[in-house]
Amino acid sequence: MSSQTTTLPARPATADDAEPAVEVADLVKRYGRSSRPAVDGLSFAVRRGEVFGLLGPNGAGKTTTVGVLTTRVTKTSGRATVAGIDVSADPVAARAVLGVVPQRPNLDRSLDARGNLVWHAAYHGVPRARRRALADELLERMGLADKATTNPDELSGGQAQRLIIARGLMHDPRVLFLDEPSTGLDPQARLFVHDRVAELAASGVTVVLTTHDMDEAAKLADRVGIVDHGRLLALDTPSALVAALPGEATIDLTLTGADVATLRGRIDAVRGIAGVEDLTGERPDTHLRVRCDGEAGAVLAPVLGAVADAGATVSEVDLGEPTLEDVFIDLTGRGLR
Ligand SMILES: Nc1ncnc2c1ncn2[C@@H]1O[C@H](COP(=O)(O)OP(=O)(O)OP(=O)(O)O)[C@@H](O)[C@H]1O
Repeated sequence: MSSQTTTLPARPATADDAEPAVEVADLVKRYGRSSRPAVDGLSFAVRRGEVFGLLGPNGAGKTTTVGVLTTRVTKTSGRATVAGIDVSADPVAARAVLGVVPQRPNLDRSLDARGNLVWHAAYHGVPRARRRALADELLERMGLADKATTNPDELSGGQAQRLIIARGLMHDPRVLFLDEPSTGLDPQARLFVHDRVAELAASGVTVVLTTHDMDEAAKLADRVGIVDHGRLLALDTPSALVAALPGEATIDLTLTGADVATLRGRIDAVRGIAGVEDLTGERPDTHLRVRCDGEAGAVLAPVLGAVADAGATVSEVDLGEPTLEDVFIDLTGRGLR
């Protein structure tokens, strides 16, 4: 894979810089007769040039929110704007200023890589004389210069994803929506996509990405909105979200042989413990995450003592620092996955 990077020119400041690039207010989406809305009163605003991450587990309503913003899904109520344009009132104008990188690859297999880009540009009214040069420029930028005449079926997952990003940029959008941009990509392809996202933001394109990957959100996003059951639970910079958590370090314990409620009670009673979460999920072993007020090493011995007193056998101990996953656990009592 090619790893060249090109610096994009920054957009000149304009009068509408103070206006949010994306705004969602009391957005509700209810599919059919479903009793529970997929999006349940969501409100947030994204600044121009920002990388904004919507982080939440499967089914949280992220794709639906992006679907409304990109005019693919009809809202039930509320308001959604992109670059100041109401997406429901004027979907054609909205589509002219936004780009979409959908969760599922939807390249046209009857066209080669360049053909996909040129067709998209034609659809968006880019003058014929510009289309091919623009396509070649974006293929180059996405490390696909040698794939111009390749059929999408013959591209790797990472290459196809980069082609979809290139396609989303062909009409020079002001806001790019990326739905789970690196799901299914290998680490190298993922890194390449991450670099391109950072580069786009530096050039003034606003990026809204959805992910259930907390590392991706923490790395790429200037601010993160945490969503669950169609509702926004928290919104801030990744570091501020983590800093607001009680506890400075974590101890992950995998164990067997004792009642979880008893274990949690015993560990919670240890001096210097900020909280204990049960992350057992579907595994046979019990998995507890212990949050410590200070360094984990300082409380490790009494915590292991409390576990032994409860009659449990520990098979694994991991010391770490709180992450966005802990923010999610703190808010919902569940893990992200
Ligand atoms: N076309 C649809 N018809 C009916 N229900 C839908 C449709 N699309 C999504 N849903 C439901 O709406 C809820 C939110 O789904 P959505 O895809 O927006 O979540 P998500 O956070 O993007 O999840 P994922 O990370 O799995 O994509 C889920 O309960 C889902 O089953």
